[in-house]
Amino acid sequence: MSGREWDESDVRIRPNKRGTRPRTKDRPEHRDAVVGRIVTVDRGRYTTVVDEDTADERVVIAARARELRRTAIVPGDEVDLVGDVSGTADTLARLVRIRDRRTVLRRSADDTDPVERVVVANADQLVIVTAAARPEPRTGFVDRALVAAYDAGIAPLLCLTKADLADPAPFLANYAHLDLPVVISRAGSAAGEEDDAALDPEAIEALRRRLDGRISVLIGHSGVGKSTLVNALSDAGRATGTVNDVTGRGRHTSSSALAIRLADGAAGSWIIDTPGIRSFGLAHVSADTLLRAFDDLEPGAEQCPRGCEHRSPDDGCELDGWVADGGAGPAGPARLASFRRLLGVGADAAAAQKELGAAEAPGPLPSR
Ligand SMILES: Nc1nc2c(ncn2[C@@H]2O[C@H](COP(=O)(O)OP(=O)(O)OP(=O)(O)O)[C@@H](O)[C@H]2O)c(=O)[nH]1
Ligand SMILES: [Zn+2]
Repeated sequence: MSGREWDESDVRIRPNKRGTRPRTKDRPEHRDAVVGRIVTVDRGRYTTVVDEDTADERVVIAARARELRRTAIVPGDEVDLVGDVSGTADTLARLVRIRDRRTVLRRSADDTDPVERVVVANADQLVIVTAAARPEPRTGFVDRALVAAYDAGIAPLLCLTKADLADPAPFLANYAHLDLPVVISRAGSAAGEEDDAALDPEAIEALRRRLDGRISVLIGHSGVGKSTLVNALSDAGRATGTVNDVTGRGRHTSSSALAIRLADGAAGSWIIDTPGIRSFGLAHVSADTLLRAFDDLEPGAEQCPRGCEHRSPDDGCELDGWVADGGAGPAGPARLASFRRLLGVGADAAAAQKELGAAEAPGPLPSR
């Protein structure tokens, strides 16, 4: 008997040393993939919007393909869907790929979870919501949120609520030297009682204009008036209502983030509400990354020693001298003070991360 001949199937089963060849049977299918935007995630079911902002826009529920089982898929993500993408009741599409993300926002490690995790993808703007009173505003929270935004390349916006209860000016003075847009919101004429605060329409319109055409993440402590804002800004008839129908859950019963349509917004206007996030993952933020958000100060660091952490002239940091010589203009000293305050926030985060004993936690603010 002669030895058998090689054929194509033999070639195919030879082990691929690098193991990178995609499974051929998946490929033709993936060519037909449609793009969905993740709206929310609940127990392994991904609620997406397909054909966004077209007449065919629909909600499609998907389960992820096996090969994605270790990957975080979060609200704001754009994903490829195959299989039944009709969106009809009781159908399930298959999520086969996550598209490249423009930005990611991470929440911090905490007692229940020692790992920083991505919570929102592709956001353009981080809306930091804080109240002028009840609860009292805190710079610590706002500072940490600012560092997270600067690090992620997401534009921050400070939204101060409940201005009918207290003058927001003293708190805002803390941020006077940051290039930080501010929107002030208050209860309208029916103010006084905290229940069912009807917000001042002008304030809402000012905020709405800021959100128009962008993907914005709202973040804030409990009770600052975040839901009141979202209700005033959202169009409950669109994605929100449908999501509640398909997941059978109300917005506040889930701790995962949820993308909601901005009412009367341009295409691509989303508000991402984040009931679960109390703090941000900042352990990886370096002094140089943060400095990039202060482009008026950045040239002053050119003469700094290599690896400078920009903390103090005692360590050779050149920023102080440069600012004193007017390098960053009249606001330079105040800007440097603001930068140093935020730098402290980052360092604290790195230390906290270490205390939690996370594997390979970086030291305090390594430079790059
Ligand atoms: N006086 C006044 N009260 C407000 C204003 N905005 C919201 N409130 C009230 O503040 C309380 C808390 O508002 P929510 O919108 O539930 O706050 P939240 O940030 O969503 O809080 P959680 O749902 O716990 O996350 C409610 O009783 C609102 O009616 C405001 O501008 N002025
Ligand atoms: Zn320096």
